Amino acid sequence: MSNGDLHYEGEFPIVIEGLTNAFGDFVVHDQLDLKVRRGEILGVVGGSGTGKSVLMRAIIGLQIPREGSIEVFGQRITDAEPDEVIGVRNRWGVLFQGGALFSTLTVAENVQVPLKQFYPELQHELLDEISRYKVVMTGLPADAASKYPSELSGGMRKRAGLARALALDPELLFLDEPTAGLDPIGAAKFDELLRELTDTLGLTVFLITHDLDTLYAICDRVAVLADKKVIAVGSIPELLESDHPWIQEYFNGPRARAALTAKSNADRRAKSMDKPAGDKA
Ligand SMILES: Nc1ncnc2c1ncn2[C@@H]1O[C@H](COP(=O)(O)OP(=O)(O)OP(=O)(O)O)[C@@H](O)[C@H]1O
Repeated sequence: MSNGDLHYEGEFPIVIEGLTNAFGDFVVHDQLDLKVRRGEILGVVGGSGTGKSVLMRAIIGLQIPREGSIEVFGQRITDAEPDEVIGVRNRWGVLFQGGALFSTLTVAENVQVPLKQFYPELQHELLDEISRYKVVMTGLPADAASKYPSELSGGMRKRAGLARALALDPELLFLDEPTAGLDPIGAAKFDELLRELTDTLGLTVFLITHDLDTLYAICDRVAVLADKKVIAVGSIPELLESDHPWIQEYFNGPRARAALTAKSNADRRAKSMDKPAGDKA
């Protein structure tokens, strides 16, 4: 399944220029630009309705833009015919808001959906083996593979959705609010898993989230959507230098300060655990 020899070597696996998305007269994005760096977790934030999901849908070809260009792995996907981009589409995985698992399929069968779609020649035994491997990789117990989504907790369903998103060994992962609805401990565990998988598998991640803890804990950079554009992109300290009112309110508000304190405490705990025994001063 690996795209080994195809692995993208460029600096920006996603390049968006002059993107305009609209529904009738309602313009969601107006001349939006964004570049996503290889190997980063890019958090995408913005007020409700600013077009985060529409942006993700445009990148994966589910929303036809009115204007502009989107390149993924150096290939222009806007205006391309579906069969021209098939070699790009099997290099990304998507976890939609809510998980969007097929309720009538087991977790393993859900994971096999993209495998069967892109590799119809795969034998049953191999499909079983790959799906079991993906399930365990996302921290689910092996017996979760034969369960139906309704038999899983919310956090387990998210992991199952992630297992399906990873089915094709993607280089690029799109996640739409993956920790929404999880309790803070479950959300923190999911964040940890995502950071670990990103680093070990060399993924690039486009992560839509409202979760400030996630932004502080695992995102390398954050892109802010407002005024129909990406108004800023950078690390959180870089964003704090912006005087845009939404950015100031979002990253300087009480919830952001609490998230920052939580992150500092977690870093301090991790550091003290790294110290050799007897060196806890
Ligand atoms: N298929 C559609 N037809 C018409 N309008 C749409 C459609 N899809 C999205 N929109 C509108 O586009 C705007 C952006 O929607 P989108 O779902 O991208 O927002 P969002 O930033 O992801 O919001 P949230 O944080 O609440 O999930 C919204 O006003 C939404 O109503």
